[in-house]
Amino acid sequence: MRIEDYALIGDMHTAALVRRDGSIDWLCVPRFDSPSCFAALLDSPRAGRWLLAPVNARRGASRRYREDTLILETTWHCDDGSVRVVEFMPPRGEAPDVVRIVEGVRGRVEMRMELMLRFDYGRTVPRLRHDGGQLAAVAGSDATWLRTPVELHPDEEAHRTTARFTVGEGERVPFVLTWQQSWLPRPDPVDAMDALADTERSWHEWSRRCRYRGDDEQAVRSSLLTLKALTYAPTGGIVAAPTASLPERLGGPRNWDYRYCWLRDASFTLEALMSAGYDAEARAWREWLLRAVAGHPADLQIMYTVEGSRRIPEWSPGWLGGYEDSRPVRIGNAACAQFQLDVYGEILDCLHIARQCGLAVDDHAWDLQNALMNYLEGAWHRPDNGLWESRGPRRHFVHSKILAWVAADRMIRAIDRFGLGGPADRWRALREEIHDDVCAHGYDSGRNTFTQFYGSTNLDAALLLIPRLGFLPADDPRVGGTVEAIQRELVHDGLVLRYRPDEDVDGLAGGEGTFLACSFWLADALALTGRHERARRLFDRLLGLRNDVGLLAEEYDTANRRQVGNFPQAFSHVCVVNTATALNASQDSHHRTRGARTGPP
Ligand SMILES: OC[C@H]1O[C@H](O[C@H]2O[C@H](CO)[C@@H](O)[C@H](O)[C@H]2O)[C@H](O)[C@@H](O)[C@@H]1O
Repeated sequence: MRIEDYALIGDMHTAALVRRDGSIDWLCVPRFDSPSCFAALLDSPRAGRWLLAPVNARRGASRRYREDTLILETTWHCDDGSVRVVEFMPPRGEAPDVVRIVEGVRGRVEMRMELMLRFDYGRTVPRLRHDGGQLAAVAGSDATWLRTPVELHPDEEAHRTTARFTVGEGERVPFVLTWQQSWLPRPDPVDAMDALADTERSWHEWSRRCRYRGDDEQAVRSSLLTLKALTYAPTGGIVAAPTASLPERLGGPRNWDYRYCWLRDASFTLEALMSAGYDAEARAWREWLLRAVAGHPADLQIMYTVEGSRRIPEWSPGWLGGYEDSRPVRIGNAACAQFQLDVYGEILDCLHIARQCGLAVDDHAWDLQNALMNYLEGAWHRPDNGLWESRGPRRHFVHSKILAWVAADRMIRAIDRFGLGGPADRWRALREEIHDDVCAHGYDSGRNTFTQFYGSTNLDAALLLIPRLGFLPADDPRVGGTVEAIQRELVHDGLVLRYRPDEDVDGLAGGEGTFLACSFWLADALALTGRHERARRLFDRLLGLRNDVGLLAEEYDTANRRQVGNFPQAFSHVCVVNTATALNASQDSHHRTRGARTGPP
């Protein structure tokens, strides 16, 4: 199955991926980064999955989310009638539940269910038993309970449970799967229809707060919902994606675990949410940040777990074959120990935007920002791993230095605009020093373009952000030259590679797909440099890559016309929101300019 054949359901603690044919192939419980109970996504059904589908599903299913919710409806039209499966994860009470309701739409349809629970990324096979009308699957600390009126057939030898049943027009057959620690008593029954009503209500309440108005409203609302689903409700941490090890090239080794909170990705996500009026999320994330960063800024990590803990060891469950044989499968992420200079700028930019959006100044948060800036003053000239998390030698990445400039710039603005206390003149001098350094060492005057790192001729699509970040104005010839050079050298089949993969630079073998966020950034740069129609065309193409329920992975393989990389990816959905917003603004100025040109003198 292709990555785009999956839809997402989640309860803001964790999330599941549901395949178009009715199989839940990925679910980690109780938290995004917990071990899985279904991992067929990274192997085959033997790694755990839950199938619920018509026996004779000859024709393809159609899917949609109920408006402004993450409640998935899959409808099959079969020879014997039509049936719909409504599935979701209700807001978390005591324990995570997956609810699936089979609804007869027309005729009488024969259905089948197959439940294969495998804990610990497919490694551990649970013991099955019937207990009080429920099916219990227990192994070590994990237990799941399945409650349904349908007669279940546990198969002790194959360690799976199956069922066959029929559903007629107007009938509803519920299934509720609940995870809980194995030593706790049997969970209280969940009423599927009540849970459906609660879930719908809570998503609607959230969606009603959306203040985005403009073109592409549906796409923006759907991306905002996806971003919200990647938020860990108890702490305000945000994962980069709910999956691990979906490959950046089919069959390749660039497979990473994204179920953690990157300061960079979370800052971007917050900015997108805030632009649509979601201030409470910004407040929660600021609190998360204060707790996670804790002591000395030198100890800042570039990513944490959603709870804010620091240890994320990278390892490989060798028994998993990988998505379409893409190996190694990686769990955990060694990038957590990297030095990435850009994150300071991203945090300070995000907190500055939050203040502009009305988030009240908090003394602890301002103290933290001063501490980060003081640290950066002595660290910005050091080589780093860069935003692409190079596993090769550290370099003076130009994007990283630009973000150090952003950090100083936002501190100055905070002092000037909000009257906050701080050494504005010192930051002004530092801002100038960094600017001069970047323009002297990161710009290739012969080719009129900024480069990937000092002393190199490589390009980097992150440089498309220069005008948006305010490092140089959009009409500066060096910005125009960089956008043109990137279009010439990094655009592949109309989409953008983040850089030309080179083992000497990023330390990794194999190539990868075009990077969707960078392709959106090109659309932003085109809009900012006055090429509104080209930007619009690119944006429309990118929106066209979303799957049938509006989801985007991290990258796109243009040769195979497939989404690749972790899914759904926050970066990509952040960009749907940002580029739609940018195009609305550029359309207004485009019309004003055309009006001025064609109007009466
Ligand atoms: O390209 C190698 C690196 O790829 C991953 O990092 C990417 O994902 C991060 C989360 O979305 C994002 O913050 C980063 O900018 C991307 O390059 C992976 O997590 C790294 O371990 C790996 O070195």
